[in-house]
Amino acid sequence: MTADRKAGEQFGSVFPHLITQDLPNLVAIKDADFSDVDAVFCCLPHGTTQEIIKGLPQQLKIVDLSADFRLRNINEYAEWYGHAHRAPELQEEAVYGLTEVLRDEIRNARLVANPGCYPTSIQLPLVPLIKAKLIKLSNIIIDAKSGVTGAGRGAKEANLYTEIAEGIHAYGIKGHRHVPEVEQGLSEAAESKVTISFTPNLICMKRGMQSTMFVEMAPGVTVSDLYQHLKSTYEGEEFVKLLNGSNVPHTRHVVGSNYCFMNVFEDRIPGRAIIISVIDNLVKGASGQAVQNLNLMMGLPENMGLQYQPLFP
Ligand SMILES: NC(=O)C1=CN([C@@H]2O[C@H](COP(=O)(O)OP(=O)(O)OC[C@H]3O[C@@H](n4cnc5c(N)ncnc54)[C@H](OP(=O)(O)O)[C@@H]3O)[C@@H](O)[C@H]2O)C=CC1
Ligand SMILES: CC(=O)N[C@@H](CCC(=O)OP(=O)(O)O)C(=O)O
Repeated sequence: MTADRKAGEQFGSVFPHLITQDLPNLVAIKDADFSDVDAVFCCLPHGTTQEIIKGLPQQLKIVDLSADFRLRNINEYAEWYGHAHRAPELQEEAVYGLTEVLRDEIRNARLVANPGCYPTSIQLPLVPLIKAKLIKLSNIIIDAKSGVTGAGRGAKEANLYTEIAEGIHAYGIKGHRHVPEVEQGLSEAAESKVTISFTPNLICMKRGMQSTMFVEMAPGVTVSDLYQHLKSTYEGEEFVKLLNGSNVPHTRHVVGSNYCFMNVFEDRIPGRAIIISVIDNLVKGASGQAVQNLNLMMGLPENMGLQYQPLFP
């Protein structure tokens, strides 16, 4: 475990819930001993992995949780992240880590770009439907809501309890940096350019994320066709579940787990459907999917370390 400002501190003082574990003190990256390390998770602010990665041993397998290697087009990266990409050659090597969609590529990768939380919750339902040409590529509208942990642990006035308690507000309305990430995945599935309308919302809960997707079905396609296709796509998957009948996905039913629950509903407007997916933004939307990816890269059982059930209530 490395740190920056907290380097040198005891593990249990930084993460008091793990005080019973006999873990070494946090160290600065420059002082870390990589001699006996096979793989690392980089959980650094955007732009930082690009800097430190060149100083890491070449043979290390890396799952990067930041956005540094998610966008294949480095010009698009520069546009959304405000600086030129600092490791374009590694960007070419990186594999996008949406596990259920790109499993074979991830298995053989050295560097995996773990997806963002919103893009995970959106692409898991939409990529199979687009690949099967069951929905139209225009008029995809997504309304998403995230718990506050999505903003990280850094103190920001806008995220103080008194600013957000018992409320919800939209942000990133003019454009959120997850838009190009989602459009990249959907466009690859469609083999043509897909654009989306996307509005994220900050909701006063610690963990959890819901994406509600309003789509137009291809001519002759029914909601039952969408349901059956998602059902068969995710039939054997341990972590992606299509709920039965009219059961509505709740964030409360996935929090603390690596599950994505989803379902498909009729819209009142003929020809349209509403798809809802939920994840824990910190697990399937971040660290759980990262562990799933590293398991694949290391040839371990994909569910290793992830077989725990959601915390309820
Ligand atoms: N929160 C979420 O829902 C999701 C987050 N992510 C991504 O995961 C990453 C981490 O997120 P999160 O844990 O929430 O962020 P935090 O801001 O809470 O943590 C950032 C960590 O990086 C360390 N750090 C900061 N600057 C440096 C540096 N220059 N060199 C070395 N270490 C540094 C910090 O150490 P110290 O505290 O000691 O300074 C801290 O441990 C981000 O890239 C984020 O985009 C991905 C998906 C979901
Ligand atoms: C609530 C909140 O602020 N959420 C973050 C997304 C967090 C996340 O998981 O995405 P990254 O991995 O790309 O950081 C945001 O909107 O920027």
